[in-house]
Amino acid sequence: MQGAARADAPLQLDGVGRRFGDHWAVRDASLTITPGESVALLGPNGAGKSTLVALACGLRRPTQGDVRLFGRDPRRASARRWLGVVPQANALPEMLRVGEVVELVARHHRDPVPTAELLDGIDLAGARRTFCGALSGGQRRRVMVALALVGRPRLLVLDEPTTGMDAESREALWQRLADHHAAGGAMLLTSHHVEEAERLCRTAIVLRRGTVAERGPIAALKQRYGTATVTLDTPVRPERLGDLAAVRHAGALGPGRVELVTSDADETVRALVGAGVEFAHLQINRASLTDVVATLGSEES
Ligand SMILES: Nc1ncnc2c1ncn2[C@@H]1O[C@H](COP(=O)(O)OP(=O)(O)OP(=O)(O)O)[C@@H](O)[C@H]1O
Repeated sequence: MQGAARADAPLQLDGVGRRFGDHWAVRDASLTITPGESVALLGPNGAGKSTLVALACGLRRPTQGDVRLFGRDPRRASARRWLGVVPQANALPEMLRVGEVVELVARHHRDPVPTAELLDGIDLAGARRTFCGALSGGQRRRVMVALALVGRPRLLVLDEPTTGMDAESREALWQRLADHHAAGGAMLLTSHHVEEAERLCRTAIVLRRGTVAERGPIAALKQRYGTATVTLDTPVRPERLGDLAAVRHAGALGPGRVELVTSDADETVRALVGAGVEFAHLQINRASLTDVVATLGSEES
């Protein structure tokens, strides 16, 4: 994901920063997205995700460092030839119909996806003749995605793409994005929806106050920074379980109910069985990506 300049990399950032007045929104960020790679850009509000996306797409000029989109400066139109972007805000001409907007953008591409096929793929076929001004929030979002996909991009940059979408539309969109990936397309996704990040990306970068706090395969990050809990009813005194895992919420959950905090729930259950601890109503909550972002993104970490 990181390394020497790669001419074939859809996106490469080297030591990139952006300052607004005295405030560095992004500082010394480096990342590479290789062909076909999908990367989730995560972090709490204000961590710098949208600023980094804007730098990647040439919408903002870096204060420091170098951004390369397909080996070129992203502020040049030719660099953006294979880029599809869904920005955080929806900007659509209210007085045009959905099909008209899509066709307008399609005319800028050599081999656009046919409008009917495109709209059908993201659950928008029925809205082709609807004026953009009359669309719901979730429909607007889907039109933005259609505009990003119409030119068959090799890199999709998506800033919170499913905001406002219902479960069915989100599922249709995820499927469409999975097709993009299966066809060899790369992706940079920012999302507060961890299920979305895990569904679409194998790798994550976590930002904290504008800097890269951590990066790596999502599974490895969860193992390293996530915490799992094992909750059980047991007649054994909580102090006696302290050797097996950290005990939390003993007593507060009700008489005899204990919560153990662990990095490996399976190992803790094996240890309980191995130690002959009597238990019932075992409940396991596995480490989540939400924990990872909370841990790495917090001011204290
Ligand atoms: N145009 C701007 N002028 C001044 N400060 C800005 C500007 N754009 C962003 N910032 C600041 O830069 C920091 C990073 O903002 P950014 O929008 O990139 O974060 P984010 O991670 O995308 O947040 P969110 O999850 O809320 O979308 C914030 O402190 C924000 O206030």
